[in-house]
Amino acid sequence: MTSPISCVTLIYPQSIAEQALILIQALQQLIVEAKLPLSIEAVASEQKLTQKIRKQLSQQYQQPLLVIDDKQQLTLLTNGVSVSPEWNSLQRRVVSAGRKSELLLQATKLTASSRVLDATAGFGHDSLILASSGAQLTLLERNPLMVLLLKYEQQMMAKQPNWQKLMARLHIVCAESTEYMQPAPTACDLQAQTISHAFDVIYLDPMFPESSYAHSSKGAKVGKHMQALHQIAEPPSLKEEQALLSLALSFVAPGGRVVVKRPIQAPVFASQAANESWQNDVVRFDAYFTYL
Ligand SMILES: C[S@@+](CC[C@H](N)C(=O)[O-])C[C@H]1O[C@@H](n2cnc3c(N)ncnc32)[C@H](O)[C@@H]1O
Repeated sequence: MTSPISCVTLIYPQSIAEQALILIQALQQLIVEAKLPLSIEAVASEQKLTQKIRKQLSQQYQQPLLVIDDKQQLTLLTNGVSVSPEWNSLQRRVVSAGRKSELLLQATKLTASSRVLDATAGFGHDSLILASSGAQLTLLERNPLMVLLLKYEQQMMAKQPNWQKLMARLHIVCAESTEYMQPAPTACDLQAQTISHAFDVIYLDPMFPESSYAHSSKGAKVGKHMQALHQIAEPPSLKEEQALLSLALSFVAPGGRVVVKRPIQAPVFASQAANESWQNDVVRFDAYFTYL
């Protein structure tokens, strides 16, 4: 099924009009290559895009906007909150990531030969930690605006030599993961068969209820990203959780695992008890094992 094309307004400061034009062309190219159901309407702003002006724009448009600034940063502006993936800010964590420091790597037990499906990519932060292991990552994200942000970030980061190898291991796909993980319709569907069971680990980090973030001790940054996501993505219902988990368990390679991120106090995902859990004082990673 093809999704209807939505038009997104992209604001740029008039002072960088020439540069912005080149960036907008690059974005349009990404939209075509990734077949995103998006079109861009570019609008020049006479004013400097300060936080105050961004808040005003957000109120004026009443829908998510994209903003390009003079440092070529692409930002999602939603309900007055301005965010971008900012993968550079994760550099220290990515470089030193290991099973000692990252609960997510303890729960996923990745090696450099692992193939991972991050079925709820968001800003791709967890994907970067997962990819730090050397594993190949497929990132699924159903919101085309988020996919555009991810693809743009990947393109910009790949210009930095120390990030190139990791960027090459990330494959970003715009898809609803419950559709992507559907079993092969017929035994003869060779293409579907190659995708199914192609992943050793499937990672799920669906939205938590907004109240779970209010007292996060991880600081304002985590809060800001998730706050922005809450304007454009909904936490799943119990039925949706059950569909996601059961599809993931049948889609992962036999002997593989499905790992779900939960707020520490949250009940188990899809009302299904996990085989093993890893937790700190903020989050819990619940792992569901499959057997050979
Ligand atoms: C909590 S965020 C993930 C954050 C991510 N782990 C990170 O580190 O940035 C959840 C994201 O998953 C996406 N999502 C939720 N359900 C999905 C589904 N069924 N298929 C594809 N994407 C989904 C949402 O659009 C949202 O961007």
